[in-house]
Amino acid sequence: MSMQSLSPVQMEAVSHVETPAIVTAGAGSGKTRTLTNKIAYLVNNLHYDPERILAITFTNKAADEMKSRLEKITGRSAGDFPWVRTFHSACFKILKVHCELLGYRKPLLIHDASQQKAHLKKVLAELNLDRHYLFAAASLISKAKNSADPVLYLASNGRVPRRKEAYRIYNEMLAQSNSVDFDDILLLTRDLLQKYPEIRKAYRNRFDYILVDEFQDSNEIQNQIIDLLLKDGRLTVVGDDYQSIYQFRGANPFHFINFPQKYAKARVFRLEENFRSTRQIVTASDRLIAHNLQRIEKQCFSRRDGQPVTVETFYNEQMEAEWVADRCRELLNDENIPYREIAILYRTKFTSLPFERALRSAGVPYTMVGAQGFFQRREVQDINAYLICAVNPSDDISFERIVNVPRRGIGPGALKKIFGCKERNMSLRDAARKAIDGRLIPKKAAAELDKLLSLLESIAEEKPDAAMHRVMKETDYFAHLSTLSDDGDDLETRLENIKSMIYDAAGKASIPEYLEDAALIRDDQDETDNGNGVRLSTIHAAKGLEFKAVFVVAVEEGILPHRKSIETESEIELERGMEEERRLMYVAMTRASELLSLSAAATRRGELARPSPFLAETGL
Ligand SMILES: Nc1ncnc2c1ncn2[C@@H]1O[C@H](COP(=O)(O)OP(=O)(O)OP(=O)(O)O)[C@@H](O)[C@H]1O
Repeated sequence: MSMQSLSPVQMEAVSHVETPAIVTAGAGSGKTRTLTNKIAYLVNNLHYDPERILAITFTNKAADEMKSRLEKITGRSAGDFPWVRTFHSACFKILKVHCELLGYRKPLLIHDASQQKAHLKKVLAELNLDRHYLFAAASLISKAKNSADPVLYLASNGRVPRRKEAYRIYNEMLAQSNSVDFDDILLLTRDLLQKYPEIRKAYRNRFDYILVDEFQDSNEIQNQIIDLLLKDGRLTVVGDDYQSIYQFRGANPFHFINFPQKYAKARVFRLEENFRSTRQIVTASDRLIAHNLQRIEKQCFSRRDGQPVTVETFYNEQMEAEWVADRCRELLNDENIPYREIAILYRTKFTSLPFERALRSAGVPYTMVGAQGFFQRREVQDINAYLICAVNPSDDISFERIVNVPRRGIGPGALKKIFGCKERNMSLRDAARKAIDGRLIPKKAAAELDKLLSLLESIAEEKPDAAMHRVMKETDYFAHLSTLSDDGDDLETRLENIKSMIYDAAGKASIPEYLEDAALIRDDQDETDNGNGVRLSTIHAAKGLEFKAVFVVAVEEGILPHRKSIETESEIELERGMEEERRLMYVAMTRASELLSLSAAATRRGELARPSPFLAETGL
């Protein structure tokens, strides 16, 4: 087993372990390769135990890729690297073990965005706030939790009225359902490690080395967690401040920029050679990013010569899309570039529609990334809600979801009766039992409800796939799906989804284990990526990936830079917004290894559009 080939400076970064190291580098310069090989070096050459290395990646997909790469270069199996994970996944692995100390019961479950929304609707109703605050409230709560000091954050941010109460009630609802939301995973792990010195010590001793990928997009709380876990400065982080594109979500590149000041004897390694892209692509993207004032200067270069980067403008978006679709076919036929090596990248999701149409009519297969994720699909969520209720009787949101799905005669009237039976700190499921015993609901519906409660009780200890089969069978879920689906194709797709879900669940030992995994990958936009077609993706979801040919489309004012990011009276905020948008454009361009095309249309959705100023900034 041997490491991949490394440049001298990559090798230096790999073999430096005495003090903290920061690898700061441009796009395509082998940051991920360096990180992966450093883990292999620790294991192969320095005989570190792979189970005692914590390596943080930005997505679950990146963690899987890193593990499969590690299998190849160390000869170990992926299972030997249990701590190659995302921040959320690593923290949940810690949190679930100790959750009782924080007042939860085992198994601790995770609520996803749709469950969070269901809670928040109730919170708004309780506070007599209009439903249109839903989105703002969700985003505010998330930002507050990620700020590391929610109370302070809420005191000075956000436009949601009664936001502190909303925050409190929302958290109470979560606690009552013995669940945490995504952001809690980090916040509560931080609290746990802060409050309990013996637990902190145990984990500090458990991790002999910590590595973090995409460090430029880490936030305050993630940095606090690293510090709580760190022993003897055994830390390597890698990142590129040019590619920080999550500041809108609380990422703070300050940690990246100040790393050498923060950690004593930190070593800085600079990777400036771009191994991915041709000289033409590197030059154009460098010219663009040079317009950002806030950046660490670096001299990126490529030794490889290629074709010129092209800029195209079209009369409207259909023409742009048709041209791109034609080019995809040409690339396959004339240049032998397979479809999966081609990406069409855009700033906002709505841009994808004409491209989907044009690709379809040109007979070019495509894969949509960040479309409705697998776990957001109704049938998947329904079946999962049954499983959640089975192992977590206090999850009212999930119980409400399934109490009449498929229909079993529990209409709004009966549901009201059940709610009427609910005492403080009583679950809706227990309230349902009370309503049956008190004969408060009609006989037939009560009998059906009783069947549901028995089903939930009896599947709790089953394996997840067996439990799913039973739910399907005993609720006649197939009949329910048939009434929902518009046509045979739709029904077929939904059944296929269920089949995949059951197949996936069969690999898990218990329902909680299955649910944990499902909840954690739910957040990965890359989840739907399994096709061999041209990849249609937002720029955000293309982070870290590479393709032979990339089309960055709709490079227009108002889209890239996005109007939302630059709509502000304040000069400073405008500049900040512009710089983040420019970094996004930089990320998009640097995904390409061989061919890069930038395009814009003069009208989009019937309105006049102007080319983005970024086009001129590339110097093309
Ligand atoms: N020393 C090297 N020799 C040859 N190829 C290399 C070397 N280092 C990296 N590469 C190749 O360059 C490409 C980019 O590497 P990698 O994805 O690790 O870069 P990165 O810095 O993480 O990229 P980005 O930040 O742009 O996502 C990959 O195809 C990788 O295999």
